[in-house]
Amino acid sequence: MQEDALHYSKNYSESGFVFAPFNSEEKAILFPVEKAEFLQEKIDFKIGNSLKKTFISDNSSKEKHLKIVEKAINFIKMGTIQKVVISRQELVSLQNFDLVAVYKKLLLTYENAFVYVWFHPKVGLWLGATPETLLEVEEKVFKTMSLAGTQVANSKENIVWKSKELEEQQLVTDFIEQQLEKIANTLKINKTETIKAGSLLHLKTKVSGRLNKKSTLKELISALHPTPAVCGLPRKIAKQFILEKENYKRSFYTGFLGEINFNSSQKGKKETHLFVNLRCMKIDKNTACIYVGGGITKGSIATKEWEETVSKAKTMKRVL
Ligand SMILES: C=C(O[C@@H]1C=C(C(=O)O)C=C[C@H]1O)C(=O)O
Repeated sequence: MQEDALHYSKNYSESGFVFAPFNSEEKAILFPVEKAEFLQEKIDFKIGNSLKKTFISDNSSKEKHLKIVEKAINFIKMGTIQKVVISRQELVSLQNFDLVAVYKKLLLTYENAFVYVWFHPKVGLWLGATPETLLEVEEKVFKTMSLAGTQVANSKENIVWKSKELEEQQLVTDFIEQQLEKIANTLKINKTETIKAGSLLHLKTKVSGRLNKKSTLKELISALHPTPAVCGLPRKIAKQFILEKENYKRSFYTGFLGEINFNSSQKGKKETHLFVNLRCMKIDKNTACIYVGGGITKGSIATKEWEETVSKAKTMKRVL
């Protein structure tokens, strides 16, 4: 785009690229297709070694995270909610930040992810490599996924998932099924599989179907976002807990981004490709702010949840 005006999507009926925050009460930014310029370039993956970084260590962040996770576990044990995703931010101080080098490393590290750089002068610079699709739509046919449960990919041998992770992911699948049943004519839930994202493994279940005639993209998005993969269950109470108790504002982390209502020239059909904004960071002058979180259920142990966020942050820091 050649201008710095901020545009917002009104009801996801426009054509363009959206960048939506976690809090769906807030507006989603839109790069309208008519203002966009499309460039295609071949990437040379040679990377210079110019980057120096310092991690800003802050011991209080561990204590803060453990405290809120404990609070969440107690809240769940009271029976009010089943799951809530608790997250935090981690700061990394950068010298000689080389955006192109970091982007290339993201592409190389996350082969199966949607890797992006997003910038608006009034909002800032974001980049990430997300393994999670929120939605793929072609006319009325849609695909989504339930993605949750995390373990470090240590070996290629038999991967064993504990009941905590299996149940946590099943909650997400059940939620997606219930939400989509209301607006879909057909719905197919695939078998759950293990996928790799950087050095982490997750449980993933693909879901697909056909939207009924009168339902819109906006209804489909509202039915899904935010899923319990990034928010919790029941959605409203979990969201309230996150907005009130997390020690910072998520802004675009755990929101979503991607193309909406794009006219693909080959097929002549309207397409939408949206991804959940995970494994992402915001770059502010010489600091990278990395965002990481994990699902808390009744089976959670606070220190393990902390370690999960450390592992997730590690995979992001590796590219800096
Ligand atoms: C919230 C994040 O990830 C989500 C939470 C996961 C979990 O709790 O195991 C796994 C994948 C994502 O659905 C994150 O990466 O920050």
